[in-house]
Amino acid sequence: MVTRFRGVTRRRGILLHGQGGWGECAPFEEYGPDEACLWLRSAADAATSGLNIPAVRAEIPVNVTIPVIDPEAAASRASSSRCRTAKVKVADQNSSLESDEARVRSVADALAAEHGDAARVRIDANGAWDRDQAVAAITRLNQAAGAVGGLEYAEQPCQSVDDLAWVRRQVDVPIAADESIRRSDDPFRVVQAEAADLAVIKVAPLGGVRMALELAQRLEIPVVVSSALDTSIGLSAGVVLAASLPDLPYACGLDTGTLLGADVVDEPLRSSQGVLALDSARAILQSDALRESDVDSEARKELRDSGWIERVESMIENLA
Ligand SMILES: O=C(O)CCC(=O)C1=CC=C[C@@H](O)[C@@H]1C(=O)O
Ligand SMILES: [Mg+2]
Repeated sequence: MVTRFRGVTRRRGILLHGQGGWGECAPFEEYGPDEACLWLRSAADAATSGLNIPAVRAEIPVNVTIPVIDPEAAASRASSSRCRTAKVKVADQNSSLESDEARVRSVADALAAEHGDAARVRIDANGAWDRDQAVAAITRLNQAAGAVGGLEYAEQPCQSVDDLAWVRRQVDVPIAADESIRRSDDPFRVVQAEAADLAVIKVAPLGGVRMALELAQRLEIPVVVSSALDTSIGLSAGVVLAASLPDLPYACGLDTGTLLGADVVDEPLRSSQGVLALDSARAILQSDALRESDVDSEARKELRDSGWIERVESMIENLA
């Protein structure tokens, strides 16, 4: 990673190649086999069946993702992205509410100056707040985003579905559920409890494009497709999903390629004028360029030494 993100400084994973093309499996290091096996299922589905899923749009509007960085750097990242929407990470171990406010204000001011009424700012707290902290923080950050008319939404302010529902009743800002969808035994509880206005869906943690598409159709609330800090291969699967959804009212969180220090393809998936192109994603998934021999031996040795082979074996056992 170029910048520490949600505590993550390094991404590791495996790529599968089959008659369907490329698939990516890179579960976060702390995920156990029961959760990680969904990422393997996702990669295997892409590599075997392929992701030739009918699309209803060719371009996906995306948000720029702003890690916990200083306000000036955040504004410059937002402006140079050309995206009209920014997602600002907040409530990180290393940030205070004051520094979150400064970052949100700086990004909102920069995007409003650049895109006027079309500019949007959303925040993501990764469940770090309790109920009262969430209400207080969302209220202050909503004010800090005054230049764009307040926050577009607040993603996963608290951990539990009950707390999300409670906070949602206290604030005017829409609430998005992320971890309550992708790390839950029952993603429908969010809807039943009226805990969120929209759902963030991610391909790999949900078992692949087809499973995520089915979930999106059954959730009955709007969805945003977001990345799991993937390489261009995982991001491309996200683009295929976003392109296939009947309704896509929000910009997607798929422009995270710039957060990685390196990628696995020569021409990584990057947005242009705030959109990602489905054609580019399909080309990456079908690319011949990437072969085992291109992976340097150092990386392969590290994968072996880090226990990843055993990790994949346990994912396979969980799949069976
Ligand atoms: O949504 C985005 O703009 C980018 C992706 C992103 O923020 C995340 C990707 C993967 C894990 C995360 O902690 C984080 C998220 O919580 O949404
Ligand atoms: Mg999130």
